[in-house]
Amino acid sequence: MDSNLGSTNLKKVKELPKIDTSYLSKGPVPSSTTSSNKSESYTPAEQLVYSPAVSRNKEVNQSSLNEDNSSVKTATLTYGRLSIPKVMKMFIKNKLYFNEKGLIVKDLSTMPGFEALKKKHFNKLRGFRTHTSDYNDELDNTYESIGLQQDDDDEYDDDHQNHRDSRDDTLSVISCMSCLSTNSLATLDHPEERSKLLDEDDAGTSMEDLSDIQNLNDTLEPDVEIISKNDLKLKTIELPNNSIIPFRNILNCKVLNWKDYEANGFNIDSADACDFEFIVEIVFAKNRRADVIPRSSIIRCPYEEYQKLMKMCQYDELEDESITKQPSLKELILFKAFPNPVERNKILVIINPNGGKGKAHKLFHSKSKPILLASSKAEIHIKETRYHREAYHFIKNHPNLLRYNIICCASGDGIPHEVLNAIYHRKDRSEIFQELVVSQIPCGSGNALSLSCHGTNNASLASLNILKGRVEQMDLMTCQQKSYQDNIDKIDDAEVAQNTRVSFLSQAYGIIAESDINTEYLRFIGPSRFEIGVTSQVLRKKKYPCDVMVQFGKENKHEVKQHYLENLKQKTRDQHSGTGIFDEELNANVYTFDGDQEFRTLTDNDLLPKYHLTDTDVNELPDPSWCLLDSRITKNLNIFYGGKMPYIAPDTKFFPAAIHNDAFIDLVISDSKTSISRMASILLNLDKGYHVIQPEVTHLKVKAFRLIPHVSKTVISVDGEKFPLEPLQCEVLPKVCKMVFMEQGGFKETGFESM
Ligand SMILES: Nc1ncnc2c1ncn2[C@@H]1O[C@H](COP(=O)(O)OP(=O)(O)OP(=O)(O)O)[C@@H](O)[C@H]1O
Repeated sequence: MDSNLGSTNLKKVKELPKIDTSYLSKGPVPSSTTSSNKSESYTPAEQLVYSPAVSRNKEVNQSSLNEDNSSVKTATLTYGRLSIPKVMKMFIKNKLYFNEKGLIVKDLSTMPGFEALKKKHFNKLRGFRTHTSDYNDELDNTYESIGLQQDDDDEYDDDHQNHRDSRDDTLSVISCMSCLSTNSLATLDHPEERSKLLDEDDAGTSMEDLSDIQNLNDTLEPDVEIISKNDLKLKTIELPNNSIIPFRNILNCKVLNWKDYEANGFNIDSADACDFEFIVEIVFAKNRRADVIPRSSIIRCPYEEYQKLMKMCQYDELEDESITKQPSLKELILFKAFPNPVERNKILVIINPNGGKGKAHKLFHSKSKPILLASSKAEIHIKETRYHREAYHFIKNHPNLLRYNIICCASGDGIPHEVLNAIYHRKDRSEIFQELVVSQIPCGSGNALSLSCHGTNNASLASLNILKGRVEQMDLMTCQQKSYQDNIDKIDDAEVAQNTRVSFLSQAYGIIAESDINTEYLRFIGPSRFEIGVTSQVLRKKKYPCDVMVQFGKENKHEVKQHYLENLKQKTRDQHSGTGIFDEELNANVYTFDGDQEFRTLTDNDLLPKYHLTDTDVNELPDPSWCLLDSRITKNLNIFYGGKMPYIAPDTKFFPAAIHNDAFIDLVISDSKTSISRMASILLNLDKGYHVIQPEVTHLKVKAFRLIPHVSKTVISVDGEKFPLEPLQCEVLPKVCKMVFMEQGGFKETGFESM
């Protein structure tokens, strides 16, 4: 291990640091200090124009700029919404402290020692140094009592007007100008200006480069739009006292004065080092009503907090000899913010503009894109589908899918179904499944994947989870039907796929299938079309005779429950053994530095079903490990529903015992002998998942099943898509597809353990 690493080793470093004064100007107002013309143009008058109260209304702002004051008709002030006085206020007021969950922000102006601190900065500006304030002690005293502060008011920064004299303002602005002109991460909206300011690793692609890349891309991937980082519009805010920004909400950060710190050398434990303050711009997802939106804030970080974070990241325990230099503050913050080792920065978004009620395009661009773009190093390419099954053809024939590391379907469940089948029908499918993550941004009418994996139906929250959640390999299910051989849809590549398709969500026959497929004409009313469909079928007491053969996994409700509890115990053990520590307040894992994760190595054999539908007579059991379900149930069957994900709609836990990688398909079966009133009560329990514990409902886990319908006019639905009405054989393929799950791993909890 390098001698610079670790708190113990770090103590050995003898060189004393110099105090950072880069953000402090030596004179009152520079006439021309930097390459940026912002400093040149600043006058107190501008500050008036840009006071938070005025800047709420951009149009008023702009016209007052143009008409009233010639000094504000400058490039500086026309650069988007960068509110200089706000930045200045933040520079003065916000200071951060780390804890295991994230960073606590103190508003120094509320501290008793704040006046003394201000004085100290004044003196620094004039080249003096004094040790005046004991405000740190006072901060420390209140530190323990800080609680999580929920903030729903996006404009709180504007509401926190503080009183300062004009001299302080001027000095603060100078400080901010010198930081921002050379280092700011993302606070400027003007694209050209922004790309000039950024460091290489954060820079958006320049306009010329972008058009070159787009031209090249047009030949490789026609109709794929590249989204530039320059599209990111970030508002910079200041934070009220005791705000907490959890690591899980941090999207990016930049230490504005890191270069100055480096120039002074790394030093730990020296008296002078304690005076060093980093100026950090944090980009984070902030709650606003039901959504999260990206915001940035510029905060001071005391030197000791950097040391503390280094200890929290356990650099001193790291045995990785390849790491030879002391980690930067940015690296440490991003390490805590993105503990999951699986990269998701090269993002292909497939948007179905017809998804849901036709709002997928708008939903993606307004709710999801800002969060994805704000994250560190995200590159986003967008493909909008123009016709049914285009997503399938696009993925199946894509020449270089591994240029991405995640495919996000901004759609309902139909596009993930097409994407997974397209991958499954590719010759390089084992490699693609091994490398690529598939996920959903909920923009459709059925968003079961997002509800189950991200725990939300909200596009912005799902996008945050896409960046932060835990990637794990999920089971898929193969589907075989004879007519795939005819290849009527021209979707199967006979050699590669062996007439097999894959399903990630569900297979339905009877009431559920009819309610899903036969209510397509009600698509415009949204998700309630399912409920209307189910109610009408139940009232009509319809039955759907069939035969069902299964290879049992868990034969009865008791076994299903035991299996679930066992799995839950194992998950808790895993969470506490190296992969992370469960944090009840956050309801998520707090990961240790050792975030390594092992994935199963896939071979082509892992993707093949063991049983082939055509190998035996369809009415014969494939082998003695299979058995036929009781015909007293199946000849009166009204619901046959196989599934892999717990939530099929908001508040509908149809498969509350589903586990993403247990190598079983959950089956829920009921029959029409059940009275209408009992059936109504069963269906009313779908939101809690209690239907599976009702005596009239059969609840099993199977490794495989074969469904032989005996009704000539009905439908079979797989993942919500209409499939041929003929024998269907499904088999689980354990752990084949990488998906993003909740931060603590696995699906959103259903509470099945306590049912
Ligand atoms: N531009 C398009 N025009 C017509 N159909 C399309 C288009 N793009 C995709 N589709 C088809 O729309 C179907 C439904 O897609 P998706 O699941 O995204 O939407 P949805 O409204 O949520 O539907 P679902 O009810 O299945 O959840 C898919 O079969 C897909 O092939």
